[in-house]
Amino acid sequence: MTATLSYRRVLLKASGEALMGDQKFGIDVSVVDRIASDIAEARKMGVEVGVVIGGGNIFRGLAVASKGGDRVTGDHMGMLATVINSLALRTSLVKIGVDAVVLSAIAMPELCESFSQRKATAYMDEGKVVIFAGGTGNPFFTTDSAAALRAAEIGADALFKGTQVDGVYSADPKKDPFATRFDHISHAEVINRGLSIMDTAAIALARENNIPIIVYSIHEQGGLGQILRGKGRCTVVADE
Ligand SMILES: Nc1ncnc2c1ncn2[C@@H]1O[C@H](COP(=O)(O)OP(=O)(O)OP(=O)(O)O)[C@@H](O)[C@H]1O
Ligand SMILES: O=c1ccn([C@@H]2O[C@H](COP(=O)(O)O)[C@@H](O)[C@H]2O)c(=O)[nH]1
Repeated sequence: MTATLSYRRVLLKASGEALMGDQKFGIDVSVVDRIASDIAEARKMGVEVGVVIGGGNIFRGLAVASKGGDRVTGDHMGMLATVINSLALRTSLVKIGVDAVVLSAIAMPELCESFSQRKATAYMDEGKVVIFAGGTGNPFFTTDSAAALRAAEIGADALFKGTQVDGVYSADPKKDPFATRFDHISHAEVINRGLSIMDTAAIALARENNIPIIVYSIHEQGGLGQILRGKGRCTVVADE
């Protein structure tokens, strides 16, 4: 079935933290398998999919810095965590017959190919799911920024942020029970109101490149497909 959708090519930013499932750390393979099946559904709809996965289920550089350690080394460790998650997702995708490739911003040729924009777009044109590992390849960034960067590089129609919550709220809904959800909000408003659903660099990059951000819960099975069909619960971050 080919989709009659407004999205031809999307970049999915999948939460690293979500991969833990009910565990306190690491990867719950059943969660990775479920995310893979959501991506497979999007592919069946004819949508080209690039993926950036976070590393929060394994390591964040700030954890080192907050204990007085070296931030840059901590960030390198965080980027390696995203490679581990990317390899896990590729395994789950291949298991269900979805052609997928990992391109890393940090060269590790024994494990996966290195990223280049030309290679990424060529693979996507062929219908492969491209998983972008290693973040931006630079410390002091996050995988949200990597997602906005890769979305711009591959000419994505939208950046889907599959996260722990079902949209952008007036405050962090995990901390403020009175926070209210937006159906629609502009990039500028997210930045100006200091809503920390994504880091400011990521939102600014998406804004400059006219890329809408769709924030939805990655825990909702079939959530990606629903939103691609114009249904489902989410917040659309876009300028009018
Ligand atoms: N205004 C807001 N609206 C929605 N969520 C918010 C807001 N402010 C803070 N948050 C929090 O932001 C979190 C998502 O941010 P973050 O990118 O760190 O998580 P993630 O998607 O799990 O990423 P990672 O891949 O790094 O694990 C949500 O779980 C939510 O608690
Ligand atoms: O471009 C990047 C991307 C990520 N990092 C480091 O990796 C961890 C994990 O990424 P999350 O976005 O937090 O899930 C991040 O905390 C950074 O330490 C990076 O340095 N550069």
